[in-house]
Amino acid sequence: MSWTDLYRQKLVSADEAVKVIKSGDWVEYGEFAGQVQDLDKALAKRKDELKDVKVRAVTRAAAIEVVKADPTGEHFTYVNWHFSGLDRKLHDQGLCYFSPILFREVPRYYRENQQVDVTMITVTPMDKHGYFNYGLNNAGTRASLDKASKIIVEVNENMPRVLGGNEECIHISEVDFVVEGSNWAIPALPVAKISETDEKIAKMIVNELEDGCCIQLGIGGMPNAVGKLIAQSDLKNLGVHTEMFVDAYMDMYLAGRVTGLNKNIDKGKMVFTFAMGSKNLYDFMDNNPVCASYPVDYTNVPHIIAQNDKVTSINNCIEIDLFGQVCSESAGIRQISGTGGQVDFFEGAYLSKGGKAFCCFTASYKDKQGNLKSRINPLLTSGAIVTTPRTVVQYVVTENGIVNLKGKSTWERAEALISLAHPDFHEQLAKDAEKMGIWRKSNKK
Ligand SMILES: CC(=O)SCCNC(=O)CCNC(=O)[C@H](O)C(C)(C)COP(=O)(O)OP(=O)(O)OC[C@H]1O[C@@H](n2cnc3c(N)ncnc32)[C@H](O)[C@@H]1OP(=O)(O)O
Ligand SMILES: CCCC(=O)O
Repeated sequence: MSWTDLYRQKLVSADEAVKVIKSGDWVEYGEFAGQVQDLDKALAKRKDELKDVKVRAVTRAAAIEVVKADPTGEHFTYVNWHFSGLDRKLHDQGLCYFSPILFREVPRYYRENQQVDVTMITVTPMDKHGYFNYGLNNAGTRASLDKASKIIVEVNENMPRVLGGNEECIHISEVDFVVEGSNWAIPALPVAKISETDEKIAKMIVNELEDGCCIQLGIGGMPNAVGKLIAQSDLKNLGVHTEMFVDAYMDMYLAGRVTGLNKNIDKGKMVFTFAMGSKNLYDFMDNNPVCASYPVDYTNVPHIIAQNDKVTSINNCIEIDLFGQVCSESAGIRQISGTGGQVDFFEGAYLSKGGKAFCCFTASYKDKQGNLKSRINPLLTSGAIVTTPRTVVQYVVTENGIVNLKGKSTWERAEALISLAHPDFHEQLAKDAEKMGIWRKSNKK
């Protein structure tokens, strides 16, 4: 039988495909901007027939119909590895649960710990060899497919065909059902606003970069600002080995900053595990051999990251305490995002020859009532999650400077971190450090 005949045999409507889901099942929705949408709508319609179906996703970029259909949570429970703005709002309303992860470990969680009954992913149309490409997402996809009892693919003609790397496609012979979807537009990431302070911080970081270094930019506005400035710099022969591929890498490449020629692994390739950005980015990635998609247990493993020299990791955080503990994922007990790959890349960059890991953020922010708040605090806000332990943190950057915490005592850390704080908070922070017993006696005079 030809691959096309097999395809026709497995082709069903979304309503037909989701009939395979039973009460009590765990259902995977795929990842990031490529999560299924037509299958989600079809599953939502089955609400009254089903009980206790768990749906798992990561950083959902489009509305989720099963949650809308069942605000009671009696029929569907929505679980997520890393919150988008949409997920965060659902969580605030008690409609979404969080699963803490070290991103590099996700494939192993699937293989060893997770129940997976049905995996549903969005794919490109099948090629002449019988393969569907996963497009923008790779991360834990293969592991969740391997563990699933049933596999449904939702074909979307708008999904770019993104080359591997490794583990970037699935063959028709492995699939149970094919659904030709409505070809919804792939969600694009809103363009993050770059403030003057972001730009000041970005300039300081760009001054620390060297020709030939290998870049990783974290999620959020600040790392994106750094990327935009790198594109406008005169840095040469940069490499890219990252977790998330965003517009800034395309800008750097098109500006001639990136050649990847100094990389020791994946020479000449921009390596990542998922992508989210503009429609332009998705067009750039389509069939582009300079882009290489890999699973996250390759991109995010510190000893693999460290095989490239001068790895420079640039990530953002929410707050830091005077011990140097970093919270990047919660505001007190309110879950904002997740650990994601922050620890993976901070460790990987530090292990790399000449590598540097930067944790960058504005020294202060205005809360929703307009009050000025410090992001450098004696202790983390009660309930805040430690994303990166103090032992792992290397460079800390605000608009007031850069410090390196590696090897520093508690009083040296307190002094260094206070020097980065907004001037309005210096005096109080020093008093607090003294009360906490991490202020040098000679500074008390
Ligand atoms: C992706 C890679 O390549 S690997 C590693 C990167 N991954 C990580 O670093 C994971 C953790 N980091 C993150 O999730 C992000 O970088 C963040 C959350 C720190 C910043 O992301 P941004 O998108 O720039 O955050 P943004 O400023 O839009 O704020 C997001 C939310 O946090 C809230 N927030 C931000 N800072 C604070 C703060 N200090 N106190 C309270 N709330 C805060 C904002 O109000 C907003 O909430 P809202 O949507 O209800 O208004
Ligand atoms: C889980 C992916 C997002 C991140 O690492 O921040």
